[in-house]
Amino acid sequence: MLGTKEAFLIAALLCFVMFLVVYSVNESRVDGVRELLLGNVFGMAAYILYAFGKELPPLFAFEVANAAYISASAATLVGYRRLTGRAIHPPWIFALVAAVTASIALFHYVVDSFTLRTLVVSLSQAGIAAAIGLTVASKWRGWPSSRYPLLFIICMCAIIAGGHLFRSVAQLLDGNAPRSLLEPTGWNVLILSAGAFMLPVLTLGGLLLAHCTIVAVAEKAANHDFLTGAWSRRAFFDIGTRELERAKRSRSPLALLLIDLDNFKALNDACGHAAGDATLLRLASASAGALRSIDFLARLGGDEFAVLMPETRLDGALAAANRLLQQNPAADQLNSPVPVTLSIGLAISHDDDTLHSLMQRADKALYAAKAQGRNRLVAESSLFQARQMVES
Ligand SMILES: Nc1nc2c(ncn2[C@@H]2O[C@H](COP(=O)(O)OP(=O)(O)OP(=O)(O)O)[C@@H](O)[C@H]2O)c(=O)[nH]1
Repeated sequence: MLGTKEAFLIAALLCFVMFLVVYSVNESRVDGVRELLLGNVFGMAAYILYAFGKELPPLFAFEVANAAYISASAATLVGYRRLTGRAIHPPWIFALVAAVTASIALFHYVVDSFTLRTLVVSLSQAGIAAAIGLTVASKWRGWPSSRYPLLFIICMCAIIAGGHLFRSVAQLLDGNAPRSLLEPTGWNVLILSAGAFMLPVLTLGGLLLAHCTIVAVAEKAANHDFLTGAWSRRAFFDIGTRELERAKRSRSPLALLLIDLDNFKALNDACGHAAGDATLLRLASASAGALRSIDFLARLGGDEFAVLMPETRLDGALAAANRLLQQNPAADQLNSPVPVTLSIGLAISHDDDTLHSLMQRADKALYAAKAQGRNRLVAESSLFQARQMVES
C-alpha cells in the first residue's frame, strides 16, 4: 500500500513533470512562467526532503523542507500575480517565507509540537491559495478570452484552501490526528496524497493563463501591423468580409477608402527609411482622430492604407475622407523637405458586392486620383464624381 514516503516522492515526481511542461513555454517569455518553474523546483526539493525526513538531520527535515515548501507556494503566487499583470510586493513575500520558517523552528526547538507546525503550514498554504484565487477572480471582468481557465483556478484554490483549513481543524480537534508527518496511518496518507496534487494543479492553472496570453499575443501580432499598430492586411480581409455581410443584412452600406501616400519614395530617398517609418506611424495614429471608433484603419502594405466605414453613405464617407485630406496626418509640417500628401479612392458597397469587387472599384478611384495629379479624393460612382483639391 502507498505510504507517506511514497506519497511525497510521487509529489516530487509530479513537480518534475510540471517543471518540464512549463519549461516548454518558457521561450515565450510570458511574465510569470519563470516563477512557476521556480515554484516547482522548490516543490521538488521540499517533497524530497519531507520523504527522507527520517534519514536526514532534523534541520533539513523540518526548517529547510518547510522553507522550500512555503517558497514553492510563494513563487507560484508571484507567478500568478505576474501572469495577471498585478503588482508584486517582494518584502511581503520574503516576510511570509521568513515568518513561516521561523515559526517552524519555534515549534520544533522551543515548543516541539507537530500540531502547531501543521497549523503554521496549513494556514499559510490556505492563505496563499486564497490569494491566488482572489488575484485570478479580480481579472474576471474584462477577461478578453474564455473564462474557463479562471473558473478552473478559482475552484481549485477554493478546494485547496478548504482542504488546508479542514486539515488544521481536524489536527486540532481529532484525538486520533497524526503525531508526525511521516506517520503511515490511512488518514495521513490520504491527506498527503491529496496535497501532492496541490502544486501541480496550481501550476496547470498558471499554464492555462500563460497559454491565454500566448494566444492573445499571437493574435495581436497577426492582426496588427507591427510598425503602425493599424489592422493588418490579413485582419482587413476578415473584417471587410464580415462587415460587408453585415451591411447587406442591415441594408446600410459599407464605405471603403483606399489611401496611398504621394511622394513617399522621394521622402524615403531624401530623408531615410526612419523618416518614412515615422510618417507611416504619424498617419496611422493621427487618422484615429479623424475617424469614428467603429471605423477600421488597416495597412495593406508599403504606403497603402484602407479604411472600412460601416453604416456609412456617400455623404458621410466624403466628409471623413475630406477631413483626412485637409488634416493630412502624414505631413510633418515643420521638418519634411518633401511634401507628402494623400491620394484617396472611395467606393460604397452595393447589395451584390464581394469585398473583391468593392476593392476593385476603390482601387480604380485611387488610380484616377493619382492620374489626376495626386493630393485628392476621387469617389467611384457613375452618378457622383467627387474631385476635391486641397489647397496646398
Ligand atoms: N520607410 C518605409 N518605406 C516603405 C515601407 N514599405 C514600403 N516602403 C517604401 O515605400 C515606397 C512606396 O513606393 P511608391 O508607392 O512608388 O511611392 P510614392 O513615391 O508614394 O509613389 P506614388 O504613390 O506614385 O506617389 C517604396 O520606396 C518602398 O520601399 C516601410 O515600412 N517603411
